[in-house]
Amino acid sequence: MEILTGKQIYQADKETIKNQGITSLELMERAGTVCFNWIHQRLQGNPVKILIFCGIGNNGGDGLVIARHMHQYGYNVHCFVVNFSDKRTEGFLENYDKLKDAGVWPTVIKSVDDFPEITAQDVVIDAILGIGLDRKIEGFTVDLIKHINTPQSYTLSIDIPSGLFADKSISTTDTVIEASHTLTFQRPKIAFLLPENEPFIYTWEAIDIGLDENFIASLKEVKHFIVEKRDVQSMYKVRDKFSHKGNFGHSLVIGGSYGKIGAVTLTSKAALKSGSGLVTALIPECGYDILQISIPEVMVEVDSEKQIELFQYVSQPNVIAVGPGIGTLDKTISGFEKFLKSNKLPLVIDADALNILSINKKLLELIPENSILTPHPKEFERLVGKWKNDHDKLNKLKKFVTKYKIVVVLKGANTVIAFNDELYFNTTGNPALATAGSGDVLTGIIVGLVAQNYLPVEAAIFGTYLHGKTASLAVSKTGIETFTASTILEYLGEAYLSLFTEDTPKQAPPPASKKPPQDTDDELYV
Ligand SMILES: NC(=O)C1=CN([C@@H]2O[C@H](COP(=O)(O)OP(=O)(O)OC[C@H]3O[C@@H](n4cnc5c(N)ncnc54)[C@H](O)[C@@H]3O)[C@@H](O)[C@H]2O)[C@@H](O)CC1
Ligand SMILES: [K+]
Repeated sequence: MEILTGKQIYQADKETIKNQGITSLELMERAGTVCFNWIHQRLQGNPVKILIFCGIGNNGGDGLVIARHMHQYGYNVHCFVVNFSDKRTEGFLENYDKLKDAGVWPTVIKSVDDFPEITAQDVVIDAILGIGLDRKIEGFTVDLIKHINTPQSYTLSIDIPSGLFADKSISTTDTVIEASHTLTFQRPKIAFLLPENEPFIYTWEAIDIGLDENFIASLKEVKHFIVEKRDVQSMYKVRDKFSHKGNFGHSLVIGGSYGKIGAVTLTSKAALKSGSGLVTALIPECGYDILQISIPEVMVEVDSEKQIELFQYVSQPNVIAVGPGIGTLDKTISGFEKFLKSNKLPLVIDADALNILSINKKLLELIPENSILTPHPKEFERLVGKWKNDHDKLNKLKKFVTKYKIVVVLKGANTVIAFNDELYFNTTGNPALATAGSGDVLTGIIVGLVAQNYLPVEAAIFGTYLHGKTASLAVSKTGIETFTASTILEYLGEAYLSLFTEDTPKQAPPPASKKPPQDTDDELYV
């Protein structure tokens, strides 16, 4: 699914009005009605007190449409106009009149004295500011946002939490609505995917307001995407009846050191379980028995006694994963440098191999094109330096992958896969994945997919999706704490199978508390 910028959404808005022969007021009516239906479906006439805060722009106009429908359906709705400016839009003004015609006179908020009392049991609908936000919020609106955030009541933001910019970072002094859920129009905004916005975005959902899909599909400059089940489904390679193990590649996993044989064991097992036809592990001698006993299917070659120094192998892989548990001893570093100078095969580089690259950045030039790097944010920072905010981080990421013609899998709650100047955001998974060895398994899944001839960017996207999906599938049975890297491997089969089974539709969180427990699975929520 495309992630659109505010500018692109405004363009789609214009095109829709033109192509569908409707007025912008009709589009606003449609948007507000879709939001109302969403709420009505969940509240089913519940007499809970609902406070709707509407700005004076089109986001406020949407809020007024919602308020009118809620009133007509007998909800206990209280509407407030946040009068932060006298530049009211037509959409706002027309809907303001319509609301009054329907018998509701909103309370106009002009100062802190006009703030209503809000309790934790109330439901708040935030339609103060949308994607039109173009400067710092000032005056009483700052206090109002703090006032709304204080009771921790369930807060539904329309289009975007008020105060959040769609396409740039907020500053530390900015005030933003802490939304429990955000109903965004047609497509997500990149702000929803960034860790820096975690306090404001809990869950979100893109709702269809009938914007022109042909126009959206024709937008050439879209560079950001959310990875969905259908995307990975289309990548999946079906196996032929007459295929044999030789058709599915040979992964070589280089890693391990004394005390860290587990890492390379997990990576090798993951490569095997993601479908690599053959897997060889090149490990220190001290790990020989451990690896052979724990995974009989994997072939083993050995290097020095306690660490990898020589990086020499006789097997004939078509891709190499390097790094898990490898350490950063001097002999390993110099061996890795020599290895990079002679190696021609695509690499999947993780863990301490990344740290070696950050110590000697010239080595980056030796990485074959189309290799995949899988850093966590700290490892990435060591490679590219500090960033000012998440947008700056993503710019650095794009520059880095284009400079070296590689794929980077930047791990985190919404792991980002970067290739060329495009970014793919993964949404499967949950905090259960924050466990020892989880990254080693991801590296193994990805190398196994490259071995099977998935394009590197596809292997990175598909592998990350499957890795996250195991946690989405498992936590209801294992709980978060007992989920370990080995559990990822146990559930990998189910993750593959889930590509071809239907998902049970998810219910939106009930308006009972600010943050009801939920899973961060694909499709609807992140
Ligand atoms: N683009 C679309 O496809 C649609 C957009 N709609 C709604 O329209 C919204 C955008 O509406 P607007 O462009 O009117 O913008 P907003 O309603 O987000 O903001 C209103 C106006 O406030 C002013 N403003 C910006 N930052 C401010 C600040 N910090 N302090 C005070 N004033 C500030 C700006 O002049 C801005 O135009 C969307 O978020 C969405 O809710 C929907 O009505 C229907 C379809
Ligand atoms: K809003």
